[in-house]
Amino acid sequence: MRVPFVKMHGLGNDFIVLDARKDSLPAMTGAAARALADRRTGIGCDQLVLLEPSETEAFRMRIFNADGSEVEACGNAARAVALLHGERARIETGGGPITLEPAQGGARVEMGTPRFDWESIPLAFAMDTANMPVGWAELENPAAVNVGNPHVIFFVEDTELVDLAALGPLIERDALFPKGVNVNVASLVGPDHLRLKVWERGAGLTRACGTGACASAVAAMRRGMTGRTVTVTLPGGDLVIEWRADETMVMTGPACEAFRGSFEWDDYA
Ligand SMILES: N[C@@H](CCC[C@H](N)C(=O)O)C(=O)O
Repeated sequence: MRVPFVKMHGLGNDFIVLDARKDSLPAMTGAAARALADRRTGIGCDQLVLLEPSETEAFRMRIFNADGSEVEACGNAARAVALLHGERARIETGGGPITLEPAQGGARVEMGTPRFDWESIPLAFAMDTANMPVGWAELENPAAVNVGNPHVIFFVEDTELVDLAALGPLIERDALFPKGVNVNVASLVGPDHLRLKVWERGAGLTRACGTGACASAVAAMRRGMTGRTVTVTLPGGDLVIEWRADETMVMTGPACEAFRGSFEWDDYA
């Protein structure tokens, strides 16, 4: 069976998008997602995104990391899917419903409300998630937020001085995080302006992470470091994150289609 795909990205965080909303596809497996995501022997991506019908919302977005694990949320993919869909829609994700719409050459996404209690991150045991009494090498006293998926955020003087490629995988798989964690290193570089690098659970260092930008912005706001609207500069470019009075996080930023193609399902099943 030949399967059409769209290759897209949000600030260089790249996706294979498969659309099974009208015509169904064979069941996606972790092994098939991993094979398709391989940059040498597959199409290559940070995340594979599968669109399916939903019983409750306009459609459902499923997300598989490059290592084949299925996860709950992806902010950059949500903007890419908004571009593909072309109109405002409330959609189902594993992390809860989100509302997306094309805007300003990219998209705006209402990402839901952040959760801060330790069981919702989840953490292995109770602690204050605004200022956690833990550390790994020079990274200490992080904050944790669940924005549909789990994030830990370290505020540092200079993100460039942190060896995230070395520390990211250690923290991602630490027993403190029973479901793993996305590891964010952020610094305040101006009023309401953060610089951010992210080691993504299941994907490693990416050029941008939309949920990481939401989590880091909200963690900074919670510590009183910024106001309620923050520009987040990632290696791939800028996102604007607003945390509204009703607690909804709104992310605005670019999204692009790179190319389209098709592949033989049996080569990856
Ligand atoms: N790139 C994404 C996040 C993808 C999922 C993440 N790696 C996880 O395992 O939770 C984004 O833009 O938010």
